[in-house]
Amino acid sequence: PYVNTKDILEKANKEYYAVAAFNINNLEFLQAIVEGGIEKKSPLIIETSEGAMKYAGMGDPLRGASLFVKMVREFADSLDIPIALHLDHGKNFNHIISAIKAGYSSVMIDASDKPLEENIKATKDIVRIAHAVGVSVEAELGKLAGIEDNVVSAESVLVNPDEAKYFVEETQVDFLAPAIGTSHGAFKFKGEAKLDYDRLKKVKELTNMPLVLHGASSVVQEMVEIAENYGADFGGSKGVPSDILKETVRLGINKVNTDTDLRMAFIAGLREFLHNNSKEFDPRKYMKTAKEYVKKVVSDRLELLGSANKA
Ligand SMILES: O=C(COP(=O)(O)O)N(O)CCCCO
Ligand code: NA
Ligand SMILES: [Zn+2]
Repeated sequence: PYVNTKDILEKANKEYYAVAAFNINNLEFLQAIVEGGIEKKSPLIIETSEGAMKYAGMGDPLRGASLFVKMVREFADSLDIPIALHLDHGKNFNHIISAIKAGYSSVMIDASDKPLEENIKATKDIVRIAHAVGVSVEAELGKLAGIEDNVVSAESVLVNPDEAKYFVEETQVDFLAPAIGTSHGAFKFKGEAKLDYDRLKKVKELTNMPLVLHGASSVVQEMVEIAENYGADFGGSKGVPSDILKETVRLGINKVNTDTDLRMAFIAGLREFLHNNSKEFDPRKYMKTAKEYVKKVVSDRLELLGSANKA
């Protein structure tokens, strides 16, 4: 069934596991993610950026949002696993309202680059509207390092746990993304991977609510190697190691945003297939390996996060 993200995350919060939130831009990634969810009997959070809405809607974000709602609902309504659709990194008021109008389960209002009081104001505005129509809301405190939606924030600003408690009380947001040292993309750490477990523990104790980890891709080495075998150059790529990811779940992370790992899996499969099949031009065939690799990465992640058999 098509459900509200909050329902998925409240259960995960109670039972201390996490649910992956996988980004999509097209049909093929959605198919691969859903297949992984079916195989693992796991709830799924499908998420799209504002850019994905514009991409699918050929420039029109409302049309794109509506298309994604229809695609996801079609799968969700026909399956036993709970599936939610979430707007990731909502920054533009009109785009966030378009997602709500189209029927998204939840939206993120990302005003993390603003001073605290401005972040609170922007978040309260969206919470008031979203809650009026049963849509749940995510917000972010602190800043991810690296490229965040074209905003290059050189260094990460880690969450202040006391500020987090004040923020959730003021805004009534449904789930919170505390910055604890991750960043988006495939090049997350210069040296050794390290997250601020202490801040995460404090935020959980002070808020007791579902928490979100952004920039949570692991950069699966198996996929990097396949892609590089067939011409990719992903030198220096490094993600969040599985043991560190599991520790964040143990400490209270319940939604794990994953985009880069699926992109790497898809391009690895596509490069491999195209290299070995010079005569093929049927898109249902030449994207097959790519979809299989995405499904594999999805299934492994659902298992790792503990959401398998939780549908
Ligand atoms: O936090 C994440 C996931 O980040 P990643 O998959 O790059 O680790 N997202 O919000 C997905 C979109 C960011 C661009 O990748
Ligand atoms: Na999000
Ligand atoms: Zn993110």
